[in-house]
Amino acid sequence: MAAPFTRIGIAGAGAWGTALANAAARAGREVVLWGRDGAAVEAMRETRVNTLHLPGVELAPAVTPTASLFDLSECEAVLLVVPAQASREVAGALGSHLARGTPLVACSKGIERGTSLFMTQVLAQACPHSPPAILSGPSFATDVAAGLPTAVTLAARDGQLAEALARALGSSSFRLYHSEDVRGVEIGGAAKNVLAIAAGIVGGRRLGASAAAALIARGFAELMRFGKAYGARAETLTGLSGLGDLILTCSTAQSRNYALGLSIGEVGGFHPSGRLAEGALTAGVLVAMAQERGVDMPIARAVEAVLAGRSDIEQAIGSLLARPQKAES
Ligand SMILES: NC(=O)C1=CN([C@@H]2O[C@H](COP(=O)(O)OP(=O)(O)OC[C@H]3O[C@@H](n4cnc5c(N)ncnc54)[C@H](OP(=O)(O)O)[C@@H]3O)[C@@H](O)[C@H]2O)C=CC1
Ligand SMILES: O=C(CO)COP(=O)(O)O
Repeated sequence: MAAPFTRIGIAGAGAWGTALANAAARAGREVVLWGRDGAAVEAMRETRVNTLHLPGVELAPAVTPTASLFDLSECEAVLLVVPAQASREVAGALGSHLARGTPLVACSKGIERGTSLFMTQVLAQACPHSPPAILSGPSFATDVAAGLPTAVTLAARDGQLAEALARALGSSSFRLYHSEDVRGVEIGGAAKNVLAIAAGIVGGRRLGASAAAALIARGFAELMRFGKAYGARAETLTGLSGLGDLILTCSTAQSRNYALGLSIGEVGGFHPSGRLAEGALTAGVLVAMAQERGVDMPIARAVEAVLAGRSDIEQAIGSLLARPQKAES
């Protein structure tokens, strides 16, 4: 059966939006790529490269950049690929342009500050006539854009919708698994970014490969506890969007969250670089939500305290090592 999604919209022309636009084109879709910056969009139309966010990658011929949200109105599904904290604003603006029932797929990784809502909850409020879905997993924009093999998960409450979207966007190099566990997929992506900052700090402080492995394993235990408390399925948390993305993001400075931790570890303090690091924005709300449900997340707490300037790195590491010895759980 032919996939029903002929024309895909991408709202957000950053690194990930541009990579996903090319991935959708590779899957045989017509793609409309919206960015808010008219001059940058014009340059993209002329040069066929997103010089600002994804340099060196040519846009596929099937991708049409635009600065007008109206141009997304003919799309049969729209991927929302702006930073998590901007998702409400852009989804709200999109609402009046999309046909009723057009699926809206969150591709950002974070939790909304102020409301403590996960991405699909934000979309459901801001754009109530669109069924929300979530796409997440271990996938760097540069890898996807280069056509390197990548696998992610796409979840929607309606399993048939998730399957149809996954089929429409997938290709031999960009493999999409489908799921109905929306909450599990969005929790993995949000929490791993915070833990990746901790992994970067371990790297920057040169604490060694053994400490790095311990950090990932104990960080994963925190992710599991949080996920279970908020209704995620265990098999999702151990899958691509949970453990898979945690391993990726905690392993390399290709990750902006890990790179932020690395610079904190090396320099000894938090100096914002201007690059998006979603974990720094989600740490506070993640820790508050954990506390609300009695979930112990000492690593996430330590990251939050360092970012907020309440703790220096030696104190944070010391407090983690000084925790009473206990049974592994
Ligand atoms: N990069 C990656 O490898 C991956 C990223 N992600 C997730 O995707 C999301 C986006 O990341 P990424 O694309 O890398 O980030 P970038 O920093 O590359 O791009 C962010 C984009 O969002 C736009 N933007 C920011 N604020 C607004 C707003 N208020 N309204 C409209 N547009 C806005 C920016 O526009 P402008 O240029 O005008 O500022 C820019 O085009 C994040 O949640 C990230 O975690 C997920 C998987 C992989
Ligand atoms: O989510 C990502 C890879 O799966 C990208 O990670 P960063 O945002 O840390 O670069």
